[in-house]
Amino acid sequence: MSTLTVTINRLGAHGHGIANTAEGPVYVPHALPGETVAIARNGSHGTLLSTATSSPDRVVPLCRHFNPDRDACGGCSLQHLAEQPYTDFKRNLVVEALRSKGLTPPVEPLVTCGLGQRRRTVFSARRTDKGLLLGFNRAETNHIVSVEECPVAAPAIMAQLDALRSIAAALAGGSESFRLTVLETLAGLDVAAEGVKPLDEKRRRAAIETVMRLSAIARVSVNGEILVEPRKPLVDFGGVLVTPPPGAFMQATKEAEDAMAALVLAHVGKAKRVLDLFAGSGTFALRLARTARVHAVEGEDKLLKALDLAARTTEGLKPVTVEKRDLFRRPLTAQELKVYDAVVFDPPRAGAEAQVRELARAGVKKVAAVSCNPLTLARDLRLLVDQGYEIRSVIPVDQFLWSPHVEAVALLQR
Ligand SMILES: C[S@@+](CC[C@H](N)C(=O)[O-])C[C@H]1O[C@@H](n2cnc3c(N)ncnc32)[C@H](O)[C@@H]1O
Repeated sequence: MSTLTVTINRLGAHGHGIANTAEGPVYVPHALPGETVAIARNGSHGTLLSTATSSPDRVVPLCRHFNPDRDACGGCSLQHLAEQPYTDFKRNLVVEALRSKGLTPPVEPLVTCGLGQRRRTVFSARRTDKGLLLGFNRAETNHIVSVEECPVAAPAIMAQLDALRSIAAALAGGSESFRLTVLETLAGLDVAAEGVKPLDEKRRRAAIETVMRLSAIARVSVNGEILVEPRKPLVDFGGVLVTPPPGAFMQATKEAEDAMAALVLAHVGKAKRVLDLFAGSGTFALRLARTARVHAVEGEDKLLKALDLAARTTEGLKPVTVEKRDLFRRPLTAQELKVYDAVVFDPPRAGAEAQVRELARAGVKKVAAVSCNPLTLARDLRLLVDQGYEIRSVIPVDQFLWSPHVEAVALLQR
């Protein structure tokens, strides 16, 4: 570990300032381009000690837990950056990823994200000598930073910190840490604990009693099994109500989900047969079913069951069929894809390479790609463009405020 003064040259893809030094780049969280800063250097990592010259783009962070100190929450990395350079940074992540694959389509302005919109939040919890610790992890560590506020998470979640602490305390078996995924739903909070030591009957009963005293909690599940469900959690996918399985994937903000769904629906337009790949519990499929027959394909059984139940119990939808399938190992073939007028795909961070290779050969007229990783999106779009697709537009969406993550929707046609 050595102390030195460096000048920050640029902002890296993870939102850290990067200083080019004779010994190679040093990544300095909380530092901005143009700033001269004193750092404690440990290999390629620099801990910010003080700022000698401050960037005009620096703003005062909103949250007390965002700071370069030892007890800093790792949830945000860009709270100290002013709005315009921040939106430029996010949009550029998409522009640069596309450019790296030789793609220069029209990229729209960033769809921005407001405070308090994150409806799905993952807390870490652990029993300690001083009581129950609930918070977020410090960046790239298992150290839990106890939080009292979070301007990013939904107020409905942050208002229940005491309730969440009491649930975590009732579930904690030993001193090992575990996760609480909390989803704001129309019926109350859906709390999914993972990594909890199996509950014996006494702890189980005590945990149920704790939850039953808490009016804001709709459901608590432990390691994937429902422990207690005072009310069925419900989320609204464009007027279709769905009960997601415990801890299920859900777009992190409802606003981003609505914006992305509106883009997808407008692009698909009057298509009569639509395929939704990596469909989850129906975010896009159930909205699309208002006007089109939809086939939804997804790898997780529980998600598909939730989608299927909602499709069968909601009036006014066109037929929806579901298929459990591993789309990495067994993508739909070009032959199978040919019958669709439009295809929507929304894969995990790894992207959809195998599936897109088939799609590129199938000749489907309209394609909408939704992605949380600009790099794999760019790779997949390149495959489509090489087979004659035109990228009409790419819309970056800020779903993860102040993090270095960005969503994007790409609309293609041939
Ligand atoms: C980014 S999420 C999108 C889900 C859904 N479109 C939504 O908006 O909620 C990606 C989805 O892909 C599914 N998935 C991951 N790997 C898969 C695979 N190999 N085959 C099929 N589905 C997979 C996940 O279960 C998850 O539901």
